[in-house]
Amino acid sequence: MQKQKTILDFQRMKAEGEKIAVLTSYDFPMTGIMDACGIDMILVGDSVGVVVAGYDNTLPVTMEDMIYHTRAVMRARPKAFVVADLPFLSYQTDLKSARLNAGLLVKDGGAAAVKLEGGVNVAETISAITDMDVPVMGHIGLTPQSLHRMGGFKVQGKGEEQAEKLMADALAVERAGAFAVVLEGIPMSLAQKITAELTIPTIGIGAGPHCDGQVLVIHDILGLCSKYSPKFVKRYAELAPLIGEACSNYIAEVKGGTFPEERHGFK
Ligand SMILES: Nc1nc(=O)c2c([nH]1)NC[C@@H]1CN(c3ccc(C(=O)N[C@@H](CCC(=O)O)C(=O)O)cc3)CN21
Ligand SMILES: CC(C)C(=O)C(=O)O
Ligand SMILES: [Mg+2]
Repeated sequence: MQKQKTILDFQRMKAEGEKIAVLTSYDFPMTGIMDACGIDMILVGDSVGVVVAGYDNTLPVTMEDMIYHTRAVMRARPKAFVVADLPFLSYQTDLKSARLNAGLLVKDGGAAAVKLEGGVNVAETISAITDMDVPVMGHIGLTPQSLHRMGGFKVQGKGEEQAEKLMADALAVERAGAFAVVLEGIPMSLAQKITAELTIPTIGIGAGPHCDGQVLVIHDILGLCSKYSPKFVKRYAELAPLIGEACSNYIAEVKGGTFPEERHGFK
């Protein structure tokens, strides 16, 4: 029997050099499948807005959306450690709403921890949430909720000055009490330096091979999202044509009168 994962496991895995495998999930069936495979951590990402709801970015995603999807994931009773994203505008305005919304993802959603984007600028917010014993995962570098400041989904931390800023962000997130931090869209040499400098695990996405763990969006690795194909995605399956084939066969059989047959009906 697999044991329930906790934040203590991730600390140990970093110390022992065991990589941490993380995937996003937003629903019951997908969670059951990846959990049975032994995924360490599941992120109910606000990327749900892009890959499930069809928005161009994550900004429209609401607390209601996040709670709905987190509940669906938790119904699969995963052994993996489940982290839920705090969506845009749920933690940026003031510490009180940040604490309330983090608490709601745990209380109503059932998540074990929350993730929020930012570095030095959100250190106080991270402390405010960890103070009420809700573990927080940081997320720095290419932070999709900062899309309009970055002028697009662009690699961050290029050049010495920007790299120093990102190192300061990483240290601020750790000092504020985060149990782990996502490094997204940064040069791999910088990710390696940050990973060596921090005592908490780093989880990379578009950050090279030297992080303590890796996260990708499940729809991306299954070939189910054609909107974005960043360089950092590896497709482990091409499900879209398979699903298309099944749908085409169904349509043809219904039109041709070969489905349903009598054995699919009731007497
Ligand atoms: N399906 C999906 N996967 C993701 O990883 C993801 C989302 N959606 N939505 C929210 C953000 C958006 N993300 C993205 C989207 C595009 C690039 C991209 O095209 N990057 C360029 C580099 C651009 C540059 O710096 O010049 C690349 O070639 O990878 C990166 C991250 C990551 N997140
Ligand atoms: C890709 C990960 C890091 C994320 O924040 C998301 O899926 O929303
Ligand atoms: Mg996210």
